[in-house]
Amino acid sequence: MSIDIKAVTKDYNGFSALKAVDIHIQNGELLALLGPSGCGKTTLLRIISGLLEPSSGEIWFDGVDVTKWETQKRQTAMVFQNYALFPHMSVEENVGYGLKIKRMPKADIQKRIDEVLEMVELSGMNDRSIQSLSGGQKQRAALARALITEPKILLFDEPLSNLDEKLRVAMRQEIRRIQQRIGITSIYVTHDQREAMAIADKIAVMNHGEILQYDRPETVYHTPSNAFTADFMGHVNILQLSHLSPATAFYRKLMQAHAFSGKSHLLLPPNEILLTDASTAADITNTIFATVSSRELLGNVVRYRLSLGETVLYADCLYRVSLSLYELGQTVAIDFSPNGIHLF
Ligand SMILES: Nc1ncnc2c1ncn2[C@@H]1O[C@H](COP(=O)(O)OP(=O)(O)OP(=O)(O)O)[C@@H](O)[C@H]1O
Repeated sequence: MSIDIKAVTKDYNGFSALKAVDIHIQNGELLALLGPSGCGKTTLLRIISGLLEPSSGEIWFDGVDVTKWETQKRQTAMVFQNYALFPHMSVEENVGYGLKIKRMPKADIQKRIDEVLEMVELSGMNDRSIQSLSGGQKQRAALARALITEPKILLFDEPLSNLDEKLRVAMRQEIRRIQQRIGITSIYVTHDQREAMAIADKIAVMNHGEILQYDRPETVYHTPSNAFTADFMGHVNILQLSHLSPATAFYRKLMQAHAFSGKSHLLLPPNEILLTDASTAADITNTIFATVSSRELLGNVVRYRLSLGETVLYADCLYRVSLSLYELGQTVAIDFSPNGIHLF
């Protein structure tokens, strides 16, 4: 089912939580709604599910205006961070609850329970109490309970925030696998940019109730359209063009490669920067010199903090046992390919 969010706003007593949000999600796509705490992610999810009315704007499913439809009719299902499971019930009772209240025949319910438990790899856990499950198993049970009613749309509200890092990575792959297998249109709220990139067909970056960029994960990551997105996607080396000093070799090199007009920032990822020993530089006038002001070992990469006068840049070098590291205070020469720069 496709979703169209058309100029949706939400005001809470004069506070504007959503400001004219427009998004189109194709049938079967998973959209990650990515943004910091308080940016309006949950508000938007609740409006899509029908739990909350927008102040203005419309929600369309498959070309039909559902803005006035009540929650049940919309056939969405939510998966929450805190699982929202009934603690005193067994796995089976929790998962089958949605069908029981629809008064479906017992035998049919049992069949569906077993099907969805298999789908989330909880087969045979029917009679276990919810309290006895691990965090990951609870989230699987919550997902099974959402899937059993055969919703047309799945809405995930930070589903993995309560799990430790390793389990989060495993569970997000699991959610993606199940989502693709069923081909269900999904919206996945998260404030973790790695989770969004790993799981989504499209990412919508939100801040202060506005969608700042909406595109494929690789596009949002490699070519952010604004400084907030660049920063939120985890980038360093986001430089404001007006803060660069024109009388430097660095600036000349940037100018040769790119037209600055209409742009305010540049992004030069640390892995695009090549460092060499300054003493080997042949063309002194055009060499970009920098001083190592700190360094950090990040697993197989060494991240150097470099000072180029007022400008600070980070450069990543692959760590090899056979290579010696640059020392603090050492002068190095930096180079980069013009293609490695993104201006916005
Ligand atoms: N019922 C309400 N009355 C007034 N303000 C509200 C209400 N619900 C939400 N807000 C405000 O609207 C803004 C968006 O809230 P929302 O819960 O959608 O954010 P979020 O992005 O989901 O945040 P988080 O990641 O912390 O859950 C916040 O500033 C919040 O304080």
